[in-house]
Amino acid sequence: MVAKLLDGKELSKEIRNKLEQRVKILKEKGIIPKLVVILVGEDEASKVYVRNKHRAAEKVGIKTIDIKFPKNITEKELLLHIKKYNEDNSVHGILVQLPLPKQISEEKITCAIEPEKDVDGFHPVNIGHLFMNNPHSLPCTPHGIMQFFEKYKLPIAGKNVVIVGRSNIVGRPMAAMMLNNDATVTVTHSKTKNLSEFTRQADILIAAVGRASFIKKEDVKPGAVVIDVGMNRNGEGKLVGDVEQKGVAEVASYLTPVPGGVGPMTIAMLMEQTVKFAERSVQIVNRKVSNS
Ligand SMILES: Nc1nc2c(c(=O)[nH]1)N[C@@H](CN(C=O)c1ccc(C(=O)N[C@@H](CCC(=O)O)C(=O)O)cc1)CN2
Repeated sequence: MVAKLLDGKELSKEIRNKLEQRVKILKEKGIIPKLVVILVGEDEASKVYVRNKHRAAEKVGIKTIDIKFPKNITEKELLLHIKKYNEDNSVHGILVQLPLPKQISEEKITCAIEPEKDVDGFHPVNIGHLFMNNPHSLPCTPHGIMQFFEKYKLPIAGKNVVIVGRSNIVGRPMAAMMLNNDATVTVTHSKTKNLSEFTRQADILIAAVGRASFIKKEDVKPGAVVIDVGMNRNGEGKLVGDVEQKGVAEVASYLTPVPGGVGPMTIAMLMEQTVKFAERSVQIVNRKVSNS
């Protein structure tokens, strides 16, 4: 078997084109979707991701506010800036690029963003809604992964889904989304014993472990759908996923490449969520007008 590659570049472009139309409609109503992107410090990978977010937003017609702070900014200062954007009615979405420098608690920052403006879907209130199968805002990477299943009509209900990695950004929300789609979900992690015994049972295997080429051909059930969330640099500086792509492509039915798989979908979902929040703001205004 040779796996079909799930092309995230192509799918994200398709999604962006549809978003462009939704933004046009919003602009006709006098609303310009506005996203605040906050970057703290000099992490090179984060700079690339943030730049790509601004570029994608520009293509879709979303206005972005580019905020950059030095790595020694205090938590208190950062919280004050977030408060200012929480209170600004022209802002529809706020995100703080992760990871943050050590002196700043990611949990405190995540909790400081108003759930209604939390385009990353990381706020505990939004995570709670997701786990109760009533999502308001969804973490962009797992949300992007779900788009592949929808686009290619890959069945989820009743399938064994095995997730390798339990991060707040990917593993945990991914588990909730798969569960909400009636999968049987197993979340494995660094303390899991005999990991391969779990991964070989997976109809859908999601690797989000942060270790280059960690999942090998022999860890994969023939015909499985394999999603590679990894974003690792090898010795030569080349970007490699968590899946040994060449070998796994010989046994999987579908596989997301790295680069060009899950990454671009993360950014497309951020755009989608920002537009959704802007649309919601119109509905709120309309409701207030009709009630007055
Ligand atoms: N506030 C957030 N921080 C982080 C998130 C997030 O969703 N919100 N996720 C990751 C980083 N990330 C988005 O921010 C992200 C990672 C990778 C890509 C991407 O398009 N990757 C490309 C390759 C890019 C390269 O050459 O390095 C690909 O896979 O093709 C987009 C977004 C952690 N932080």
